[in-house]
This record gives sequence, C-alpha cells and structure tokens, in this order.
Amino acid sequence: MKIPVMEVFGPTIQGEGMVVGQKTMFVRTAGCDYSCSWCDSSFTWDGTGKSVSKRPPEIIEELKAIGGQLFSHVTISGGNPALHKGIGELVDLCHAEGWKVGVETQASFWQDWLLNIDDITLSPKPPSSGMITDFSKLDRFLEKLADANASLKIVIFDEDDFKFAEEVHLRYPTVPFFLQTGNDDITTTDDAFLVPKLLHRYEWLIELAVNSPVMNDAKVLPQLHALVWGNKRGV
Ligand SMILES: C[S@@+](CC[C@H](N)C(=O)[O-])C[C@H]1O[C@@H](n2cnc3c(N)ncnc32)[C@H](O)[C@@H]1O
Ligand SMILES: Nc1nc2[nH]cc(C(=O)O)c2c(=O)[nH]1
Ligand code: SF4
Ligand SMILES: [Mg+2]
Repeated sequence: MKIPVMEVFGPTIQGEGMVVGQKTMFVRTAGCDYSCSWCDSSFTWDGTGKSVSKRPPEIIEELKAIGGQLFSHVTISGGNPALHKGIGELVDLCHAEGWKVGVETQASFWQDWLLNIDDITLSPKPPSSGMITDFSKLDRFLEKLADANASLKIVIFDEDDFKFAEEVHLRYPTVPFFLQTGNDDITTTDDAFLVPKLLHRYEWLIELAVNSPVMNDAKVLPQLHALVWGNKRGV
C-alpha cells in the first residue's frame, strides 16, 4: 500500500520529546486531519508542499540511499502519519533491517501498526492550536497502548495551554509526560533573533512547571533542533 511521502531526511537528532537526542532518520508523510494555527509543518497539508506516493520498499531504499550505514532509528512524522494504513508494512520492513521506529501523532486516528512502534509520541493539541481534543477518543487510544512505550507531549504557548496540559497529565498519570516550548515565529530565518526568544519561552515554561504541583513528574523540553537550526527544513 502506497504512502504519500513529503520528505525523507537525516541522519539528524530527534529534537523533541521522549527520545530527544536520539540519532534518527525522518520520514514525513503528507496530509493532516488537523490544521493547528501554529503548525511548523503546515506544508504537509496546506497545499504548499508536494508529496510523492511511494511503496514501503521504495522508502526503505531511499532511507538507505540517504542515510547509508549512519542510522538505526527511523522517526515517522507528518502531517498525521496515522492517516496511512500502509505505514504498517514500512514499520515491519524497518524492523527487518534492525532499525527501531518512532512515531509522532496527535492521537486522533488509530492504526493497529501503532502497537509495533518502539517509541510513540502522542501530542494532543492545546487550546491555542484552535483544535478540540476528543478525550473519550484519547482514552480509548491510550487504553490500547497500555503496554506500549508511549508518551504524551503537549506544546505550550500560553497559560490556558498549561492548564490543558495539567488536565491531560492528571487524566493519564502513568503515561510519561512532556511539556514542550511553542515556537510562535515559524517563518523567520534569523536564528540570532529566534534562538534567544525560544530560550526565553523555555525559561517561562520551566517557571510554570516548577510552580505546579501537578507537574512534579513532568519533563520540560525545548525543540532542540530549533535551537540548533532554527526553522530550517529537513533537519
Ligand atoms: C508537526 S507535528 C507532526 C505530527 C503530528 N501531526 C502531531 O502534531 O503530533 C510534530 C510535533 O511538532 C509539534 N509542533 C508543531 N508546531 C509547533 C510549534 N510551532 N512549536 C512547537 N511545537 C510544534 C507538534 O505539536 C507535534 O508534537
Ligand atoms: N530534528 C527534528 N526533530 C523533530 N522532532 C519532531 C519533528 C517533527 O517535525 O515531527 C522533528 C523535526 O522535524 N526535526
Ligand atoms: S496535528 Fe501536527 S501536523 Fe497536523 S496541523 Fe497540528 S501540528 Fe501540524
Ligand atoms: Mg517539526
């Protein structure tokens, strides 16, 4: 089954969440059922990017052609990769190569292949995104992943988002929980201007987290790749 692929890149480091710092390749799929106001990958769904439909074995060859011997981990992101049933075959082929596989999704669509993923990042969207989280759906999603290596990661832009994150963490207290700095300037190419701004937002988020008793077991992270490469694509 073919998968609409937007870009394949790496090796780089996972800049976010539960395996931050992990050397990895990225496969970014096209299409999203959401349209977050601050999406840093809107080219996957707003018509400004061009995807190519590929069979999983072709994607494996592309990963090898680009990454050579220099990786053993593949992250599938998007867009929402969970829109695509065909990713199941891609995951199996990655495992047959001896590679581990991570996924980034907002947890709005279920696929059985999620049960075969080595590290799953679920990123329900806070109010600032303009999206509404269906918590009964998220409950069922997390029930199915009870034995999987899954985490929750909430991007924070304002205090309402932080309250949302507290609700989510209280609802699923046993799921590893990450807070992530929001980047509100996703177009600038001026890193000398962007990086201090992101660090300031990170400091603000740390301050909120350290003063919240709900967040005693949370991890607070920036987007590490944004601090290193700014808004550059394909890193
Ligand atoms: C581009 S999304 C793709 C995967 C999936 N659609 C999702 O949202 O989880 C990857 C991650 O980037 C985060 N993200 C998107 N735009 C961001 C921004 N402007 N600042 C910080 N994180 C952002 C998302 O919340 C998500 O955790
Ligand atoms: N280095 C790096 N880390 C990332 N973590 C999540 C990403 C994403 O766009 O899903 C991403 C990305 O695009 N690059
Ligand atoms: S769910 Fe993810 S890819 Fe889709 S619009 Fe939101 S941040 Fe972007
Ligand atoms: Mg990104």
